[in-house]
Amino acid sequence: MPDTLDVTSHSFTDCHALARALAERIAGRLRNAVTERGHALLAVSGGSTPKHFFEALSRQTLDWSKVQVTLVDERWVPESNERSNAAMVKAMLLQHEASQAQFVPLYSDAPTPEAGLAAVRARVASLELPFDAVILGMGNDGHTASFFPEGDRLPEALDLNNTARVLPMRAAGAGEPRITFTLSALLDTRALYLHIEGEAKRQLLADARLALGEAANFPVRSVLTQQRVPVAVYWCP
Ligand SMILES: O=C1O[C@H](COP(=O)(O)O)[C@@H](O)[C@H](O)[C@H]1O
Repeated sequence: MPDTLDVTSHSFTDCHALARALAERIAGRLRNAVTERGHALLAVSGGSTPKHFFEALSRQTLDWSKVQVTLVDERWVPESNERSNAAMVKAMLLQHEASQAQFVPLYSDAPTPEAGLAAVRARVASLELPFDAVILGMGNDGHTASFFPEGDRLPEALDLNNTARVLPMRAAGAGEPRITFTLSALLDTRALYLHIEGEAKRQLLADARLALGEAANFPVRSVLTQQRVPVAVYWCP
């Protein structure tokens, strides 16, 4: 086990160059997984950042019928809601070549994530971990997946000894109740990426790495300081 952080940085001049490079990297991993194991498992983030990347990935040629795609976290809203991460994944990623991929959602139509937890747990229990790739994003408040500052179940979600794959999460800054893969589940991956865009997030991540000021307590630090899997940071202005 390494005793230093294993974080590599990949910087691009613009979001389209980043999207192309990350899409090629992920597609390569998915192709290898299909060749070597007959199937592939990918976990992606929601929010606004991944849209160009999803569009680029959706056009990559590979046997998408052997690929399962899930989300690292979800807002507890139906797909008809514009805040639904699933709706964004379906609109931007599960198109073109990738339309044959199997999507595994984290939302059920129960009224709350707590009420829907058993159903979602049963669904994600069928996923054959490790993931082939996990792509995290990061909010301006230093959250990643739905690991929000002041999240009601944040300690449980970040506990590397927690064997639960998913947990509900509620936080003042979250907008709506959430469901999220736990950190230990997300680190059960062959490759881990953190995709961020913009100068503010670059600075925030740098501060989080150095444990400076408020950023010292940001949840994304738990990804940067863990020693289970190297992190590749993809950034553009
Ligand atoms: O709410 C969420 O936000 C983060 C970051 O989103 P962005 O819009 O700033 O890119 C995202 O990674 C997460 O999956 C999502 O649920």
